[in-house]
Amino acid sequence: MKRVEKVKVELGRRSYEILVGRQLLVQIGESLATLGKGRRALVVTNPLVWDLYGSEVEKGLREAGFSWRVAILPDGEEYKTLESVQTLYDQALVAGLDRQSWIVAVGGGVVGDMAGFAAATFMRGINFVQVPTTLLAQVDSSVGGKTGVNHPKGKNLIGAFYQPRLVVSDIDSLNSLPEREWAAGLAEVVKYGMIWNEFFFEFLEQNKEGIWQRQAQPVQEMVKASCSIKAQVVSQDEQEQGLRAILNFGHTFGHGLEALGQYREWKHGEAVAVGMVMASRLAVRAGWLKEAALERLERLLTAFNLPVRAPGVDPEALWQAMLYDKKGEEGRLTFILPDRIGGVKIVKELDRQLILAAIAEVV
Ligand SMILES: NC(=O)c1ccc[n+]([C@@H]2O[C@H](COP(=O)([O-])OP(=O)(O)OC[C@H]3O[C@@H](n4cnc5c(N)ncnc54)[C@H](O)[C@@H]3O)[C@@H](O)[C@H]2O)c1
Ligand SMILES: O=C(O)C(=O)C[C@@H](O)[C@H](O)[C@H](O)COP(=O)(O)O
Ligand SMILES: [Zn+2]
Repeated sequence: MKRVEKVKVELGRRSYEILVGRQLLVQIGESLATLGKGRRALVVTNPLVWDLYGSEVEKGLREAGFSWRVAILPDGEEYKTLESVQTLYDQALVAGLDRQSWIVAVGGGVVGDMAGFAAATFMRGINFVQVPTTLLAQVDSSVGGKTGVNHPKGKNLIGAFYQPRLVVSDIDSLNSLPEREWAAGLAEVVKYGMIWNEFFFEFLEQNKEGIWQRQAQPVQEMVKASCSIKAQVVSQDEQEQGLRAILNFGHTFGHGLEALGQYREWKHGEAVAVGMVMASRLAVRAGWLKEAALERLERLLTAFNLPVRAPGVDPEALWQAMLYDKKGEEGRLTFILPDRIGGVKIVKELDRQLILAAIAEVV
């Protein structure tokens, strides 16, 4: 196993590398310094992550001659708001950031999405680096440049596409994640197998025990492969004009569940797991997907301790919450539906009753 692996996101002048490996946090300053920008930074994080990894990150910044300020955001999806981002602008000013400076996101997807949005908008855009510390953030949210915050009506309704200049994924940091967060990250990993590559899905099936036990070898391979799939999609369609929508498989339903639960009840990955089952159930009903493929998806999600049902959810209420999905056009929802393991299609015209029936089967 190599100590560091690299995945490139090819986006012309905005291309960047994702480093995946061990003992990378303490080298963060050195990695940034090679990019040749300023040496001033605002580090954005939360109390839990900073307690665990703050000293390593600070050592790395100090050794590379950086000066920095630390902005600590409250922990939780319910704080992924414009109010939280406002506090980052205040701190960026106190830190004396200029257009050569950095915003460094150290944490999970919540921290990364907000820090990225602050980086996109402060002084109309300053340098941004993602240092993801959850599995979900390493395999998904740190890559591809979607940044933003929630609105009470819907997920990520306010945001911008803004690419980081570097992503540093230290897989050692994943060892401190609670099991529920580990599982939540695995939902997005299973998503890549479903939308893109049956061999990757099989790899997950064959290595499910080692992955669940967080063995370094399969974990590093899984993180690298996930980033590589996401990089291929994003390189072809940075701003979701077409292909990139496939990364949203399970999210129309999942985001609806999250909003219904007021961003407290469901972890994003858990909602996506149930959302993928709902989308696949819909695909079975529409005649595109074999029941056996849906069963295989449910088995893998269950092996990773993810939910495959949403008991107590009212289908009509979920439908209403789904109407704020950003893929919708003129009041009509767009769905990403699998036609096999390893492939999906983008569907715009679907009967409301069919969708409600699929939801009803899964709740
Ligand atoms: N931008 C994108 O492309 C994209 C993609 C997927 C998800 N997202 C967003 O990401 C968010 C979910 O991210 P998440 O699952 O990382 O949740 P999160 O950021 O809330 O982190 C989950 C929990 O893990 C804790 N934590 C973080 N690192 C830890 C570590 N190493 N050890 C122990 N605990 C740690 C956090 O403090 C938090 O309590 C959602 O808001 C979702 O919408 C964005
Ligand atoms: O990067 C993407 O594109 C994705 O859709 C990845 C998703 O896993 C992620 O949850 C994303 O934030 C959802 O995007 P949204 O546009 O539906 O808010
Ligand atoms: Zn997601």
